[in-house]
Amino acid sequence: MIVEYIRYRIDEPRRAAFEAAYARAAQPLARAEQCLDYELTACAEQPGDYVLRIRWTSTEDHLRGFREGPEFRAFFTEIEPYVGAVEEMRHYAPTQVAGRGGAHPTLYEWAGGAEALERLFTRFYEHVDQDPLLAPLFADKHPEHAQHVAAWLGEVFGGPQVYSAEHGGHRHMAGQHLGRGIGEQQRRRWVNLLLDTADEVGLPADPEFRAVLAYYLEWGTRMAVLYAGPTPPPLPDAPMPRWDWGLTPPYRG
Ligand code: HEM
Repeated sequence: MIVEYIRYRIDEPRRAAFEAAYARAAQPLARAEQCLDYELTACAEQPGDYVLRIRWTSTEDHLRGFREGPEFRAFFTEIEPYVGAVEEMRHYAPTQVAGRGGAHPTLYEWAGGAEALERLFTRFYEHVDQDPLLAPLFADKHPEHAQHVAAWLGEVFGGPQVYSAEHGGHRHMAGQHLGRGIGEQQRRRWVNLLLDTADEVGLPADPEFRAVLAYYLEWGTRMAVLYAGPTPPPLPDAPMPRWDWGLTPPYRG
């Protein structure tokens, strides 16, 4: 994902037409598969300064996919009269620093931090070792596998960047699943067992946290199956995934 910022300075007489043109241009933008979302904001302190933020799937997708694709003509026709008023038009990569505001704790903090996640995965892999469907897959696992997976989830849930600093990050993790031939039954057992273990070790059971945990586990295990399968996707060069509260901010009683 990449964020494009376009800054405009628009003279007073043209502002209403500019905003109307963008309202029309937003329609082809919304239809473009490369566009994740967009927002046009007007400066409160300096009337006439505008910032358009567009999240694209990638810079390449924007510059080739969108600009050479079917929606570009209708988009550009609307905004072309304002090209001369552009003051900046550049792409910015996301960093690990991102929040939702509202003083929300991270999922990592809410879960109970490193200690709670290590407790979860230590107990989980004890169960895995006894499970006829899963044990063979993990027979030769690294002696600190549970701690590594706890570090992974901690970072994904907004905790310290231990997995990317010490264990090889996203690419290494995905690569660990290559060629393992994980089946759907094994995937489902992995999820069920982890959720049961979350109950057993007393991870927070509130609906908001558990909804995000289940959302992440569905995504993560299905990705593991894809990497483990006969035609895995390319290993990601992307930063670690980052999960957040999404549509269900923490329950405040
Ligand atoms: C959300 C889902 C998953 C997460 C977060 C996850 C996480 C990880 C991580 C972080 C590693 C690398 C550990 C290291 O750096 O040493 C790993 C390896 C591995 N994973 Fe997963 N995994 C997931 C799903 C699955 C599933 C569904 C299976 C099989 C049913 C599986 C089987 C394995 C195996 C066999 C390894 C190699 C273990 C070793 O040799 O040490 N994973 N996983």
